[in-house]
Amino acid sequence: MSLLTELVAGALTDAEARRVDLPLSAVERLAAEAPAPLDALDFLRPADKVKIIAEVKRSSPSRGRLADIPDPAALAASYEVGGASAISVLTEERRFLGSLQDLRDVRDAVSLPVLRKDFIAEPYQVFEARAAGADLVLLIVAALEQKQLAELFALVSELGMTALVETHSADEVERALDIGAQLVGVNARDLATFELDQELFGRLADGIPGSVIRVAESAVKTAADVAHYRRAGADVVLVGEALVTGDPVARLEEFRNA
Ligand SMILES: O=P(O)(O)OC[C@@H](O)[C@@H](O)c1c[nH]c2ccccc12
Repeated sequence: MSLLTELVAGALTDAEARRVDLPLSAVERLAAEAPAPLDALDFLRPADKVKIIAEVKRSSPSRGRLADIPDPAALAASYEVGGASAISVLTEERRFLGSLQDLRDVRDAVSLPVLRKDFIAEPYQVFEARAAGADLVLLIVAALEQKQLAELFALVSELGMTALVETHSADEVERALDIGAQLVGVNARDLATFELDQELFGRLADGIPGSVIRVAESAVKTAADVAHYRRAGADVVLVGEALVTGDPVARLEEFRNA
């Protein structure tokens, strides 16, 4: 089984367990009752300076333990102070050590859009995201059949949220554009092999129309990496490790001025 398949299977098993206590009808009701989502596209629209999605990330299968993050709300608040345009919260429990509770805590602490970063493959997880206060949901093209991708994308949009549609090849970019994605990410990390390719964004960016917001994901360690992505056409960069392992406010300021 590939790592991505394993991550999706794990996320679905965990969602199934939560569903015992909170059935679909209940989570749908909570989603409907949650305060209205923010329009993330408004926050991420291209500007003079690069925009940053700052990630709350404790651990990853490729990098292992990065930071304890006892107080995700405090970290997210410092991201807002540092000038982030949105906050990404890893909610995957097994390999990234996140949770939906982290997302709720972050939601209450910031006035920025919040992304549920997880391995989403079922409507239940999308309703959960909305119920927890998410404004954005990650959809990974490589993890989904096209029909499933289109259906999840439609649900995310119907609930007033924005999908960040993650790609890793020209073919996947095509699939993202086919469903009408307005926010397309290119992940430098191959989720099947862990390999990083910082040049991938530049190779794929030309195939993404200017009306679509382009997000470079992963492999930002320094301001030079941000400048590299910026030159290659990134409107937004998504940064995790570099922010949880350093002074987040100082790093965000450096990155925003790259
Ligand atoms: O820590 P980094 O290299 O700055 O990467 C952040 C983010 O891009 C990465 O966490 C990520 C991108 N796509 C994902 C999908 C699932 C989990 C994690 C990810």
